[in-house]
Amino acid sequence: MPEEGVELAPSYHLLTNEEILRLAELFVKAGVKKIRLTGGEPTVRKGVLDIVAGLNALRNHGLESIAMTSNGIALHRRLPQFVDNGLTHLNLSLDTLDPFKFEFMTKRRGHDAVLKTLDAALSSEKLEVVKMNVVVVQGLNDNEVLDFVELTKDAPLSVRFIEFMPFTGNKWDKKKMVPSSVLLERITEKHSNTTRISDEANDTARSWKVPGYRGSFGFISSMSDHFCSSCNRLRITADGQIKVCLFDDKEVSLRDRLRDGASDASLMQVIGQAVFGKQEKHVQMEDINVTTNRPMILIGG
Ligand SMILES: Nc1nc2c(ncn2[C@@H]2O[C@H](COP(=O)(O)OP(=O)(O)OP(=O)(O)O)[C@@H](O)[C@H]2O)c(=O)[nH]1
Ligand SMILES: C[S@@+](CC[C@H](N)C(=O)[O-])C[C@H]1O[C@@H](n2cnc3c(N)ncnc32)[C@H](O)[C@@H]1O
Ligand code: SF4
Repeated sequence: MPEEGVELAPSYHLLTNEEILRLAELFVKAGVKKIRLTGGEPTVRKGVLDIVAGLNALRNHGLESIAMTSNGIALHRRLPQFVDNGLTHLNLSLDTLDPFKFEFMTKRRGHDAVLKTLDAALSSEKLEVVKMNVVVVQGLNDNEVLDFVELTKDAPLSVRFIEFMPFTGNKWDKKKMVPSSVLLERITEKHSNTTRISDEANDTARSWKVPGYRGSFGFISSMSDHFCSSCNRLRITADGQIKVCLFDDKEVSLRDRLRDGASDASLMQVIGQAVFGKQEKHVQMEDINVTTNRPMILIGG
């Protein structure tokens, strides 16, 4: 989130629940097996539980996973409802285990609330997977890496260390980005028996484990060692644009076509054209154009 915030879109710019579910059905019928809700912040959207329930109904058409990435601040009490409605995978974003640093980094309180959500998620019998996203920024939270690894000792949690990527308004600087190799070295200095474990096809993270620990940790190395060749993601922004790559500022509005009465077949044609226009990989990191792309908070993750 840029320090000055972002302009909130009027609600009619955003996809309605019906529009979201119509697109979801199209994608699932075309073979998509996993859908992730990211926001902005998904938990603050009115009717988000109905979206989860609507996605759950698409299991009949082949949808296997209903995932959400959340800051976890307003979730712990409602988590059982999300899970009852069909949520299967939860990724929580938490960049520090220090409440004071949390307030400094996020400009808000809520560290306790995120930890409560984490507890609720880990004790949920129905949630299949719980992960934690940690964006590592040099000099800010890179000294906490071993503490995050300790979270995996007693909990079936997957912690992912994410390389800091450049987006509009996030004051990115190459010097703030800590390559995953540096973090792995620090971890293996303490845990010399750290072991590489297998990943699912198309995973963003390369995963490791301290033997004997219940959980695991991984690295999302988008900057130092990108995984574009196995990228199978498509993003639909809250305002209904299809975005075929995080770093591609060319977007196509599905919302406008939906509202013009487009048929399923013509929507699929537009989606297909966008997908075929996807670049093989993103440009070199020093060439990423942060001025024309959206801030990360308006992409969703
Ligand atoms: N460069 C790049 N980074 C990505 C991509 N997908 C995810 N990331 C990074 O990984 C972070 C975590 O993504 P999430 O949305 O929580 O989930 P995920 O890792 O994509 O999905 P799962 O593996 O299913 O948990 C994002 O916020 C990005 O920083 C991608 O396609 N490209
Ligand atoms: C933009 S947030 C949106 C979803 C939700 N509001 C949340 O906080 O989880 C999704 C993810 O983007 C990641 N993210 C944000 N800025 C990033 C950056 N500059 N580089 C890499 N990942 C980033 C965060 O770690 C978070 O897990
Ligand atoms: S192609 Fe784009 S979205 Fe896919 S992994 Fe590369 S940077 Fe990420």
